[in-house]
Amino acid sequence: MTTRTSDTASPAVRFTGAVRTFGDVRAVDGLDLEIAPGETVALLGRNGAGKSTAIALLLGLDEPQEGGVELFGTAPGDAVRQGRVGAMLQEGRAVPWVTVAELVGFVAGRYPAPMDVTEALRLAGIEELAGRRVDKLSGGQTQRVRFAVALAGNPALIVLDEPTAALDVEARHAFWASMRAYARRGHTVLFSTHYLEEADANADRIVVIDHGRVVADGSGDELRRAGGGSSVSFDLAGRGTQDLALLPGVLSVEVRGDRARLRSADPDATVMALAALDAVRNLEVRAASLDDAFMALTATPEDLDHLERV
Ligand SMILES: Nc1ncnc2c1ncn2[C@@H]1O[C@H](COP(=O)(O)OP(=O)(O)OP(=O)(O)O)[C@@H](O)[C@H]1O
Repeated sequence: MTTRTSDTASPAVRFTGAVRTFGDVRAVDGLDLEIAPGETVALLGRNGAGKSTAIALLLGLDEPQEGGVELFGTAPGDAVRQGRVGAMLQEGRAVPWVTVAELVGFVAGRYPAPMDVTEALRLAGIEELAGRRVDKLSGGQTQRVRFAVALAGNPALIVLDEPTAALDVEARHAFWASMRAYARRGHTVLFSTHYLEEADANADRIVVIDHGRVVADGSGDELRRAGGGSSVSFDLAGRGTQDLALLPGVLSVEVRGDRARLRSADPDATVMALAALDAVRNLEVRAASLDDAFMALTATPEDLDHLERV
């Protein structure tokens, strides 16, 4: 008999040095990542960073050529078969002719200890759609039906690959509210997204991957700090830029027209030094946004060439 509680000490997700290559492309390149039961983690990365490949390894849809992947201390395929993992992947076509309740009920029936269908519909916020045909729904409704399908097996871990791509603002809010309700039950959630603000608002932890590896891992605030502190901007008013990179705290200098923007690890010291140079016209200091941090953490040499550096 399968017991679901025998390995509660194991992480929900564990990648250890996982590698998956496609020809010359190292899609997942030595990925190390642990997610504890109950955590909600966002996976962020540029296009082609390796998120979908990592998710395929996690769900046992593909296997690493090196290293390993475990879910709750067991092989991904076994965890999926035991109904401990629910997934919402990017593709997925609606099955015509069946109602929402029939579809969720059919999927639930394939798992050993499924969630009650009404409960899955309630958690996904689509009870009122129970009798509607699945091929006659809007994009936002379809996405929430797919979420209910992912919940049907009553999984301890749910994996969502860009769940809100193509949803409007209202549908996104509704979707995240459903996800958080599920997470509040103590379940584990891993989702990938391109929306930094959604990651910040809905995840306990953000893992940034680039070239198939983890390049940053922490809360939104920790990432902002790791991505390079604050931004200090001011009008050059014709002055030169040659000494700016040497000012205290300055990490990089970007010049657009007559305005300079310094990325600084110590904005107070940078501002004091600028004041001493009498270079404080239209001065603006702000904390790095998550976008800034993300760009800094995943910058390629080509990106850096676009910055006019001194
Ligand atoms: N089946 C495949 N055959 C060949 N190359 C592949 C295959 N799957 C992925 N890749 C390559 O592996 C790299 C990582 O792709 P992956 O889809 O995992 O990235 P991603 O982070 O999910 O990107 P996106 O945000 O665009 O969905 C890319 O260079 C991609 O072209």
